[in-house]
Amino acid sequence: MIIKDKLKSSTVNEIIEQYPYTESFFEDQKLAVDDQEKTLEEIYAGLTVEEREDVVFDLDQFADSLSSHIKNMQEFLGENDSVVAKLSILAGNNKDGKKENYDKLDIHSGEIISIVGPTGSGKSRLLADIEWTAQGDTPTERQILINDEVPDKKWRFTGGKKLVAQLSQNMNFVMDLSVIEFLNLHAESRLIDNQAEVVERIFNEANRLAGEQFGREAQITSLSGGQSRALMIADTAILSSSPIILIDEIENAGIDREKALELLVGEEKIVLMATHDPILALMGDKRIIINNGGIKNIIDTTAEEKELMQELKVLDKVLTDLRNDLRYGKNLSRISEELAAVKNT
Ligand SMILES: Nc1ncnc2c1ncn2[C@@H]1O[C@H](COP(=O)(O)OP(=O)(O)OP(=O)(O)O)[C@@H](O)[C@H]1O
Repeated sequence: MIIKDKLKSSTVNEIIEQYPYTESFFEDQKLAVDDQEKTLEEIYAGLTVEEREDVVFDLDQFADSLSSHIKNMQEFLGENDSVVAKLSILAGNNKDGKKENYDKLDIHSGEIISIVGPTGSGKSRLLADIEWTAQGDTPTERQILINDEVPDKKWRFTGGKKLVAQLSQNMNFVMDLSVIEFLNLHAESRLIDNQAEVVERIFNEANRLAGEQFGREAQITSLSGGQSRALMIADTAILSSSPIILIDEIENAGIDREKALELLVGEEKIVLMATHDPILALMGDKRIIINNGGIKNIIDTTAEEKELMQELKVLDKVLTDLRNDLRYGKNLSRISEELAAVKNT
């Protein structure tokens, strides 16, 4: 909360120090500030009638527009948000109009939740309900709460800051920019302090995720599908201020899925992903089972399943190696030999 009276009794230096973006506000307002050590009240008291005519006449109004400027900037920068510690999904109805098989699901920051179910069962619909912060106004009639409260409607509309960032299979760049130009442009729009450092980190992380490396000067339109997704995931994890990430099927994305998830949850975000892939599903702390448009069950990933995941990773590596051998024109050997080779490495 920005208290207007506090602004009035603060010196210009104090205000700029706390809210650096107000410097341009003072310039735009043509407020004659000869001494930045004076408070706004003192400055206003010293203005002649002519000088007052050049700026907002009344100190109260000036403090009002200064505080709304600060509020807008904080929102834009994602500074003003109460942290999303908890996202709750309250039960709605399945496709037959029957109540779902649970009452309330609480998801906490840093948790990964996978969503599984047959084709057409309603996985994407659930992600869409969260993105829309549904309040009984979608086909499922589910309700979404943030920190146990009905979220502000502003979350529904794209602004500088969104509640939810979406990552999907189809991500294409349309701008003609190099990787570094694109990252700098995005970082500039977020007005972060340590831009060069952040851009470098995103670039490095994206390359860690991508199957094939790409350079700083590569044109983003020329990146492969996997490289674009790697770039978008690293960019979303590090630069996006959205506390919730929704992922719709990244299985065939040609990226290191495990590293991608680690990067996303490392930033204390809530991650929900719809998937048909057992490795991805077991990476979740819980999985939501969807059937016929409704949540049928919510299962905690067991210790045994986490162990099984290690075996699945071996299988996955075998398949990846086979794919690569195929691509590079090699003859494929028996899988049992492949499996043994991986196990021995
Ligand atoms: N509870 C519901 N009530 C009414 N319609 C629903 C409900 N849940 C889902 N639907 C609708 O069913 C259709 C299929 O759902 P959706 O696309 O979410 O499935 P999916 O599980 O993501 O499928 P896929 O695995 O093929 O991507 C959509 O049109 C969706 O709006």
